[in-house]
Amino acid sequence: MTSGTEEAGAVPPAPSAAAEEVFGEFLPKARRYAELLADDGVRRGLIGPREVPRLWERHLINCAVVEELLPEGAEVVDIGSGAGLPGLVLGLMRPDIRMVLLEPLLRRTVFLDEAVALLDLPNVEVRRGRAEEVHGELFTDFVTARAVAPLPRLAGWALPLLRKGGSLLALKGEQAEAELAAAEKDVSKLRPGVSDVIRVGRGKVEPATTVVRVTVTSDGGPPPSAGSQKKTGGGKKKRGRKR
Ligand SMILES: C[S@@+](CC[C@H](N)C(=O)[O-])C[C@H]1O[C@@H](n2cnc3c(N)ncnc32)[C@H](O)[C@@H]1O
Repeated sequence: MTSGTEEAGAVPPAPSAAAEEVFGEFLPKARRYAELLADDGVRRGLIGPREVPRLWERHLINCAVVEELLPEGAEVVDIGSGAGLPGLVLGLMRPDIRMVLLEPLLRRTVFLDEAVALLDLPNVEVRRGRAEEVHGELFTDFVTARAVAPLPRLAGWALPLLRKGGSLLALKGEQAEAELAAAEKDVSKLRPGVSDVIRVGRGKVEPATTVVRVTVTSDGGPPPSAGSQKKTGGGKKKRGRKR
């Protein structure tokens, strides 16, 4: 929670040399977004005022370096975008990708819609909703997420959205290896796949951004309805099920 309006209207620090290198020709858009976060973002309680001095390193660059994991033309859904991290950052620096910002809270989607219009990002769509509500409806190559949920729950929301060969890219903290080790069994039960931890942005952001990547190796198909889940015993349950 943020209490004060005194910090609203703050300006972010000037972009560092690393920011210039990471954003390149998209630096003016990144700057405009940083200004929006520092001003409206703080005023509306979407980010805390203490984040303003560290907007570039901790938020924009930390998210931007994930772009190296996205191939040309990738379709991406960012779950729980909040004020646009990492999805809006990735969308503004990669006009070749198609980005859906999926966020349930209205005041956040209002901010995101305004940011997309202000930054003129035709490749970015804002969608209001929860990830689990779009299972069976939205399919994508990549799901990104930062600070949304512990890995098992996040995987439960994200993996049904992925096409075969697609990946969840979860931005995690330094303890990512331990989190993955603890969750791997549960995650693999959700859908067959391979998981690893990678660090991106070395030399550009300190610490480098840690990403837990879960790549699914099977077709998803429609998710089971609540009624058909975990029914075991007897052969009748399979009747009429089409694949
Ligand atoms: C702590 S915020 C993180 C926001 C942003 N990703 C960031 O790193 O600053 C978590 C966000 O996840 C959203 N969220 C929570 N449950 C969700 C769900 N089931 N599906 C999609 N988004 C969800 C919340 O509304 C909130 O905006």
